[in-house]
Amino acid sequence: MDVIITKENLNPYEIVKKQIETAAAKLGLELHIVEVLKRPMRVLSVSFPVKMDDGTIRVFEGYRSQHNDALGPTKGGIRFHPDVTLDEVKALSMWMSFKCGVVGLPYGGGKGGVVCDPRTLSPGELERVSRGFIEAISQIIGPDKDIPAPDVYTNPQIMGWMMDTYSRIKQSFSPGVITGKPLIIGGSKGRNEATARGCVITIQEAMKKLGRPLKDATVAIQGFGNAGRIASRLLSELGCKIVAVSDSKGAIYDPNGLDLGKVEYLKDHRSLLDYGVEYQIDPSALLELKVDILIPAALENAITSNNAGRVQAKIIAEAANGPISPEADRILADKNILVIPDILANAGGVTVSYFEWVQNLMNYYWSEKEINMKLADIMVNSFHAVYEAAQEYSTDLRTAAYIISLKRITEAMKARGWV
Ligand SMILES: NC(=O)C1=CN([C@@H]2O[C@H](COP(=O)(O)OP(=O)(O)OC[C@H]3O[C@@H](n4cnc5c(N)ncnc54)[C@H](O)[C@@H]3O)[C@@H](O)[C@H]2O)C=CC1
Ligand SMILES: O=C(O)CCC(=O)C(=O)O
Repeated sequence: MDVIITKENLNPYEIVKKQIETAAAKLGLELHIVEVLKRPMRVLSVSFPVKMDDGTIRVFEGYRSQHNDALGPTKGGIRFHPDVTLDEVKALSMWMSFKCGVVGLPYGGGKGGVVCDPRTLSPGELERVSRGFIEAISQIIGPDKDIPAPDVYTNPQIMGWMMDTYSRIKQSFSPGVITGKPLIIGGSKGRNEATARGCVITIQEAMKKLGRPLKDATVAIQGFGNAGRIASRLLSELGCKIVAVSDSKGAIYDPNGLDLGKVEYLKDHRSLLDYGVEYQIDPSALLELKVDILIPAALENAITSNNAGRVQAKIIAEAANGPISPEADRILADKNILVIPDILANAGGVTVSYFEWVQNLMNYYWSEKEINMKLADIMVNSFHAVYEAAQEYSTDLRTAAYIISLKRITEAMKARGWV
């Protein structure tokens, strides 16, 4: 079979600029405002030495990008991945701005990344990389400046080390500098599940709009980490049939529904692929399965012009950031596939991070029930606001979500006299 090479520019920074331009044109936004929003206001590139277990010193590189702080301090996760690039981190920080805008949080967007593969680091090395990075960016973060959080291959323990490092530098206990922490040091109940929970709420609302029942709906999920794994659990509790999941090692598929208990056990103790050789499929085939709901929950550019034509799902909920390219968006729209865009679908994570930060600032903590109710309220209202904006502007949900955000950020910039 011939391999078709995409001609699209899949650089995430170019993609987010295109998305901004598309929404700004629909909204009739002044060009100078678009120019301000097409670049991050501040980017810090760092390198720092880390002593490895064998006594050698390795130099790690990382970035922190702060896109726009008109609405409040910047906020967004830190990614540890070998493929991290400056352009990717810039794009991720911009998506964070529009995400916070669409769900109405008093934040701008930030994001960080360290070029490393945590799967090859010992626990001690991972801790030293985490502490080294936060020390390197400590001057530009803070509870009222820029508040990091977890992202790909980072977790609550890493957030704990980072909070501790920052608190030592400031010589003051500063839980509000970072979210996604372990509960015992100021983490929030519900944060671990929040990204998936928010995503599932948007899927529930979208299915209602399409008049389709969730019960027995078939689901394929790419990526079985914080977002994908918990989404599979929550959707299965709602009666959906999870037929396929994948991680960085491969994909498994059972048209009759996977045994999720077994899948989770294998993920924790062995490998998803041990589910059985007869269930293994090519990871790219997972995206093309005939399912009701497809959830890309891994990395950017999972669906591009190369494979969008073969996607058969009815709804795609972008738990990941940037999994669908602009060209793929057009192809999916032509096929009448409803895409719930990342800046809405995965906004549950930053929403509960906001709750965590508020609790840290108050030093008063809410119950999980309270958190989940507040989250549901924001996600349902935001979904409907985006859906209605899509109708008002005759556009897709992504552009509609950007329009809502662009309006908020622009209003804040004008109120502050910037533009
Ligand atoms: N953790 C959070 O709160 C939030 C995460 N996101 C986004 O969700 C996506 C996933 O993040 P997390 O679940 O937090 O990361 P994670 O580190 O918990 O899990 C990532 C998962 O993706 C898998 N993966 C990596 N490369 C893959 C590939 N090529 N094909 C299939 N699977 C692959 C890994 O094996 C792992 O199962 C990212 O795009 C992230 O930016 C978005 C909002 C919030
Ligand atoms: O929880 C947060 O502050 C941000 C999470 C994140 O990185 C994201 O939404 O992409």
